[in-house]
Amino acid sequence: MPVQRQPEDTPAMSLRGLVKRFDTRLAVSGVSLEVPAGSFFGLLGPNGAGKTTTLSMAVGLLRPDEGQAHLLGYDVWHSPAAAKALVGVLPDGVRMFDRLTGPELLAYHGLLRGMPADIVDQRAGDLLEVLELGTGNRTLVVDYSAGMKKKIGLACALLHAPRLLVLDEPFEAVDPVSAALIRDILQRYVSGGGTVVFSSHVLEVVEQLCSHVAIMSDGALRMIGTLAEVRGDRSLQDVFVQVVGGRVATGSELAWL
Ligand SMILES: Nc1ncnc2c1ncn2[C@@H]1O[C@H](COP(=O)(O)OP(=O)(O)OP(=O)(O)O)[C@@H](O)[C@H]1O
Repeated sequence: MPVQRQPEDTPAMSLRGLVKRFDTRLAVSGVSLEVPAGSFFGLLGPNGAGKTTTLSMAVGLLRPDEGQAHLLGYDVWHSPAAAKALVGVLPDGVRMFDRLTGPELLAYHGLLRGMPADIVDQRAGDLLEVLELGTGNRTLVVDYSAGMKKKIGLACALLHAPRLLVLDEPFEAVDPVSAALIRDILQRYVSGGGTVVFSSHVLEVVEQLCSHVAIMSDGALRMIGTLAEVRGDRSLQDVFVQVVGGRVATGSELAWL
């Protein structure tokens, strides 16, 4: 399907009233947000807040019970091919075709997206080298370490040079050197006009990178705005703990330990 040009001020991501239930459990209870094009958007929240469920609905991996998701102006559930052509996704917990080597997995992704084989080869080589995964590495992805799996997943998301990247916990399990590398790649991508939406528990990284932040808990957005608006004159950590209602240790817990 030909991709039509969208107006310049079209949000990179627009979510309206997304709801998801798992049996009787309300995992996401009506999330609406807009991510301006060109922003670096961090989605924060404690374990089980609903971040993965929200991002999965946003990118067309999990059908919402209610609500709509638009990516760069395309309804992801009504025009999935047009939306997905412009987006790179690093999902959390979705099985990769991991009985392939890294170079094979990238070739598979690129050819599935209809990219010419020589461009796939060249970009796959670049990505494997930059992410230090080894261009000639014959290890199957299933045998990669957790951090290497994250990096090959990121390489798959970047391969077709998307305009929007949606990354679920891209810094989880990666070593500090790789984390710095990924930060650098993402910063350059945003400077070049791309948009990044990512979830994370690493508040220092979010504070360093993000132009916009949202905090979720119990399936709902509790706070959203530019980093400066959300943080005010406090640290992001203080705001986060206050917003999600963190408990304070009294010293009497686990006295038996
Ligand atoms: N497939 C599923 N079936 C049943 N319940 C689910 C499923 N996926 C998520 N949930 C529930 O939905 C809620 C939100 O989960 P989700 O994975 O979206 O949270 P999260 O914010 O990404 O958490 P974390 O930071 O721990 O990754 C949790 O209570 C979780 O147990």
